[in-house]
Amino acid sequence: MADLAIAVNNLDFAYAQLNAPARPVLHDVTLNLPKGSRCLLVGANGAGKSTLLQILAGKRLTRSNAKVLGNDVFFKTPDGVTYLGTEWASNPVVRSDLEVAHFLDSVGGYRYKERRDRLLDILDVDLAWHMHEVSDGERRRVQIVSGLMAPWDLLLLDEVTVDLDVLVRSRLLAFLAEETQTRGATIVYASHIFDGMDSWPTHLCHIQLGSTVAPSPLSWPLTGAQGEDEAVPAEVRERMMDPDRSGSRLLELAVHWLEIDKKMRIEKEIREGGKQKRGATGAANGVVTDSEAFYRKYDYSH
Ligand SMILES: Nc1ncnc2c1ncn2[C@@H]1O[C@H](COP(=O)(O)OP(=O)(O)OP(=O)(O)O)[C@@H](O)[C@H]1O
Repeated sequence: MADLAIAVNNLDFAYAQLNAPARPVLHDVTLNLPKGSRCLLVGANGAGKSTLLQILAGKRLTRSNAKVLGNDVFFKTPDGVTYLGTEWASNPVVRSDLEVAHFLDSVGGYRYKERRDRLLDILDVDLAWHMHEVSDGERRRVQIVSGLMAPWDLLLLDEVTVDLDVLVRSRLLAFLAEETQTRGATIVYASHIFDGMDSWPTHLCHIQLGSTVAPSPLSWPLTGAQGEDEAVPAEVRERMMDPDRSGSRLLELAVHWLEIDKKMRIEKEIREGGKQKRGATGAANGVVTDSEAFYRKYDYSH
């Protein structure tokens, strides 16, 4: 379909490993996202969100069918895709004695002066900062200005708002929503922070143990469409819609999904290895595990 920004169907991906079989990480991933969407990727640590974003950005290759802005990413990384990930901040270059004004010019800031200046205001960045003297959050703001200056058609965000203060984060999210509304740009955003996000996404994509859960994406706010009841059971929906509740509806749903994911992960561990792998599991089966020995040694309550 011409107006899909992302068309991923039955995508599989495995990490190649030295002297070991490839490690499967994504299986049967489906995500068909219309242009102008703001899609939040929701999943536990290790579910595969970053891997999926990196495939969409053309940073990891898979022969599976993944089309971005009409191009198969295996053959061509399309123009107009911007990826912002957390690893940027650990690059020694962006921790060196480099003035922000020079840095932004070196990555083409002079070409997009109007957008650059708007982003400098939104991200509250001082052009005279030196990159080796700024805080983590300030360095992150510079990264976001540099990444968003050139207009993009698809923005892939991998948890880069985690170290922003709440004011800057909310102004940035408002700017991003405006970009999707005024320019028809599309955003896929992996995050574990749901605070203040209830009205931001147009879609959610639940990644569970490396697979997307149908419907993928799920329209947000909920529309009552077919298949929605399975993703959002009646009792969870009731809690979300309770007028007396004060917290985030999105958070309520995300916690429900992650509880299911954890249960499924433990069942899988038991199926494949005979026992639960993580946590203090020894107490449950009478075997003293390292973790149980640890807790006995350091348990000061007795
Ligand atoms: N370079 C790699 N080589 C092998 N396995 C990897 C590699 N990178 C990630 N993995 C594995 O792939 C799985 C998915 O990782 P990924 O980083 O995509 O998860 P995530 O959902 O982004 O997690 P988080 O929320 O913690 O950022 C994990 O089991 C992880 O251990």
